[in-house]
Amino acid sequence: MYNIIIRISSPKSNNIDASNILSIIPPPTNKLLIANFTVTEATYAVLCILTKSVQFPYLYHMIDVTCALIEQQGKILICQRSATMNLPLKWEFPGGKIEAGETKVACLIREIKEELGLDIVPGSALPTVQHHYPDFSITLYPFLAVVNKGTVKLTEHAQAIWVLPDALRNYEWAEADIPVVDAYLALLA
Ligand SMILES: Nc1nc2c([nH]c(=O)n2[C@@H]2O[C@H](COP(=O)(O)OP(=O)(O)OP(=O)(O)O)[C@@H](O)[C@H]2O)c(=O)[nH]1
Repeated sequence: MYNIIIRISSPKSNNIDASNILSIIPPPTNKLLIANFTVTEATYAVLCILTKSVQFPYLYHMIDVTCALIEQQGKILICQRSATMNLPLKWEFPGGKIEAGETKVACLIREIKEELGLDIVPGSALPTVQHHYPDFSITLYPFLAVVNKGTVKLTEHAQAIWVLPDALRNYEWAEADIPVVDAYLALLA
């Protein structure tokens, strides 16, 4: 299945025509409304022909990712991506891509176990963030969480550290996480 990004060209327009389909690779500053549809490969091919898209078979990459804000004794666990991962050395909340058929919560539990060896219990959701990096877009679903069992064992990150909420802004975050940090701090205020 392919994610197709459709631009709705004006707030008044109810019509989405072929010229809008695949017509943009949204830059970070794009403020237009973007709708996201999932279609089959055949439908995607037809849309490419209709829109004379030069992108086929390359796709603008949209991923759904969960992340956990794991709280323990007033601190929160943050992770630094390794030098070899994309967004090298940026800080993020641990988590990962949602697999086909997987719920967000199941994804989060699986990813945290795989990445850090922790059994967690996810709690409330924080506001979803959509962010456009130069080469892919992300929908990030953050959840509060607590540790049920285990201690941190790194498998892919450069580091994982427990920090006080006040210190969260001192780190160089993956850009998609900045609104997550803001939302978390607002929640605590
Ligand atoms: N886990 C996680 N990923 C994030 C966050 N913010 C953010 O932009 N991302 C991006 O979302 C993607 C998450 O997928 P991932 O963690 O499974 O990706 P990956 O590239 O490390 O693993 P992969 O080798 O399985 O593709 C990465 O490209 C990561 O840079 C975040 O807070 N947590």
